[in-house]
Amino acid sequence: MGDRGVVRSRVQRLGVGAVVWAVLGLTAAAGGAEGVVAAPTSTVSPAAAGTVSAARDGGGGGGGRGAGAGPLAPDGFVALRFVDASVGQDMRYAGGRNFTGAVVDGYDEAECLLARPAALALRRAQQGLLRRGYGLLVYDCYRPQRAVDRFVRWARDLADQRTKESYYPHVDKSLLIPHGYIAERSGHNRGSTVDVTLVRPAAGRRPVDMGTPFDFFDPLSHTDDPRVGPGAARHRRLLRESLAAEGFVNLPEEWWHFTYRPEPIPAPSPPFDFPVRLASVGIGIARNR
Ligand SMILES: C[C@@H](N)C(=O)N[C@H](C)C(=O)O
Ligand SMILES: [Zn+2]
Repeated sequence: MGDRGVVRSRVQRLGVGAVVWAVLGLTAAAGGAEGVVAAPTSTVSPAAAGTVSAARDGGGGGGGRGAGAGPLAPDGFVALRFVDASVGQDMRYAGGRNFTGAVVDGYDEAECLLARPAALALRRAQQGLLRRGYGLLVYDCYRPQRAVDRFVRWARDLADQRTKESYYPHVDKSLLIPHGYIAERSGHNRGSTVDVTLVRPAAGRRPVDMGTPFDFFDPLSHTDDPRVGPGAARHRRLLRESLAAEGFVNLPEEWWHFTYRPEPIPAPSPPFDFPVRLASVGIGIARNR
């Protein structure tokens, strides 16, 4: 098949929204003004759900290589924006506004990539929340192993305390891993874990009060901490219940961290390390097969 044929079959598989996206060369907004996040603008049907289901060059530890595009995601990973464009994305590790203070290794684009069943479950939760005047905003989704490793190196570098005041003012940095705030083998790597909060679509898509900011490593961020105010407690409950209804389980140490269970993609060995970008799930690449 020539290049045109490859592109045509890709159009049929991904749907018009994905192709318009690829042609326009738009990238996800990492957030504009602080706390205000535009939802992505294009969409396709769940059936087309943002994946190239044909043969990947490799799965598990890093995938293979296709047309110079780098390691690819295995079958089953999708880009959330093509499953549900109304879910906001503020991918913190693709920019410097995170606890490491810098763009994190492996986040080439500000894109949420997920296992398809997890993305579809998020979409169902979003539909229910929209009916109640709320919406979802994701901060992190699939996380490459090199990013997990970067977090662990950062957590063990006790000399670097630059972000302490903003992210862990009351917890000694040496305890961030032992106390469960940062994982050495993260569920995010398997594509069914999301860091997510609630927004009010009618109020500029601003995140609502959750009692603490995202990635505030502190007992106050424990989902059931009784010290948070009534509004924040209500929002934490709404987020947890809306996601639980669609199969997500919360991590008690972090109100924002949820894993879709049973996890559709088993833990790979070695862990996945394809970069976070649309090309990893086949969007925007014309590849001969
Ligand atoms: C770093 C934070 N956003 C997070 O996801 N923590 C859990 C424990 C993880 O690293 O998997
Ligand atoms: Zn998380």
